[in-house]
Amino acid sequence: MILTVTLNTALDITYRVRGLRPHSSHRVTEVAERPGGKGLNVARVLAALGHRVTVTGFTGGATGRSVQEGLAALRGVADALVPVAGSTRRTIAVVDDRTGDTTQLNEPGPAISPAEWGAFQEAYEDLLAGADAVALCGSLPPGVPVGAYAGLVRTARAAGVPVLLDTGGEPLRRAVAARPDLIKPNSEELAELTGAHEPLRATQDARRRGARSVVASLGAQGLLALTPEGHWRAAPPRRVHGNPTGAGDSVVAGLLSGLVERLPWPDRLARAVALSAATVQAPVAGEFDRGSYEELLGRVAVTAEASAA
Ligand SMILES: O=P(O)(O)OC[C@@]1(O)O[C@H](CO)[C@@H](O)[C@@H]1O
Repeated sequence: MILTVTLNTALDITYRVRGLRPHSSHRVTEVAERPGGKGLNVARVLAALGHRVTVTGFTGGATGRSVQEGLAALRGVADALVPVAGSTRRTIAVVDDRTGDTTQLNEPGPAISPAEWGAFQEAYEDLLAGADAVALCGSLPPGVPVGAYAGLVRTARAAGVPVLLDTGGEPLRRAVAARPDLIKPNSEELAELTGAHEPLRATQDARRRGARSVVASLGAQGLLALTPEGHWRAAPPRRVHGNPTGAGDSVVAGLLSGLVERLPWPDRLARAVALSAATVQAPVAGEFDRGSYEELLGRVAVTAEASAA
């Protein structure tokens, strides 16, 4: 079983509009609602690839019930969310049909009490006992300590479960020092963590800070991976257009599935790039266009990176 942790779960709402203009009102042409927050998107992609996944994090209120109803309808995803008094947040992606650009509005999430945080940590330790790998994904809701991910990384390592981390800012900085197996920052998160703006340098620096492997997502240029087994770049064969929300979560799903299937790194990276591009071509986060995934998979260019230290 693969465990994904989404402390700040969300009801993801995707609106499509014909031309988004600030200071004006819009007619929404299409609305989609899905269970969201990064780890839930990762779980949906993993389940579509045939993996057994358990999701944990917090759930509360009417939005939390909608998220759980959405999860119940999915094959291969077990719900181990921990109930809280507050309400699960909504995150809104507005897709402009004219330009293809997406604007994201993310609510902060419910306030988590110390007792709720304690209950989560107990549940997490129990779930790790049955996990082949764990992914810690997304922002922290108010009330959860900024060092939360550092603690969750240490617990996973103590349990001997490989841990992948996908977050940013201070929670990332603290957790990297706890030596996660893998982090997947984007360019901005990497620059914020290291102060370096050149991706190769920043990725090397992130490893020196404690991450065993770093896979940096560089948008349309694909991935840069520095690992103890080797260093690679992986790029899609062409630029894809669509809704990029959740593309990073599909990278995480590709890397995690490759890890538990013990694929060689170049195959993991090819899968992650193809899934990510196929997610951009799907209308909502956490889904991917299977036809384009299969078509892209064999055409991702994975090249060894000679200059990495
Ligand atoms: O606010 P966070 O936790 O950083 O990100 C939440 C979120 O924007 O990320 C996903 C895309 O990666 C969306 O589905 C989701 O709602």
